[in-house]
Amino acid sequence: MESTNKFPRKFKDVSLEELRDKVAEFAKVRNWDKFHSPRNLLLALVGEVGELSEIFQWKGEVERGLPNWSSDDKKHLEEEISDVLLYLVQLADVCGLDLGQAALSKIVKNAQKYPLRD
Ligand SMILES: Nc1ccn([C@H]2C[C@H](O)[C@@H](COP(=O)(O)OP(=O)(O)OP(=O)(O)O)O2)c(=O)n1
Repeated sequence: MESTNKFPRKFKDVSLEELRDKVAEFAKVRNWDKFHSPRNLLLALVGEVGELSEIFQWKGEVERGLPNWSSDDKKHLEEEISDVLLYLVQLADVCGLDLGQAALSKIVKNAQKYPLRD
């Protein structure tokens, strides 16, 4: 599907399933499953959202596409936003949810709640 973002889509698709399987393997081989309860993953997720927020803190409004950001700042943003995604994917997994389908269903529900007006 075409992105509605004005920035050209140049990224390779990565499925939520692939991310889920990779992070599950990452935790399993380290014997970290015992730490990855829903509550712990939620707290880790919130912590990473805080780290993500820190990147924007005190910067004022930021232009879409981040044209004035250094490559180091963009790299940092990529890392923190990925941490958020990876904990979210793990949280959905240990809760037994199908995150992709749930998100698609929620988009449909959102569209019904907020119909287009002319
Ligand atoms: N018990 C853990 C610990 C880490 N990770 C993974 C998920 C995140 O992608 C990343 C988080 O690692 P850190 O806790 O080291 O956090 P940062 O990478 O943000 O490091 P720092 O807080 O030093 O910036 O590692 C995980 O799945 N389970």
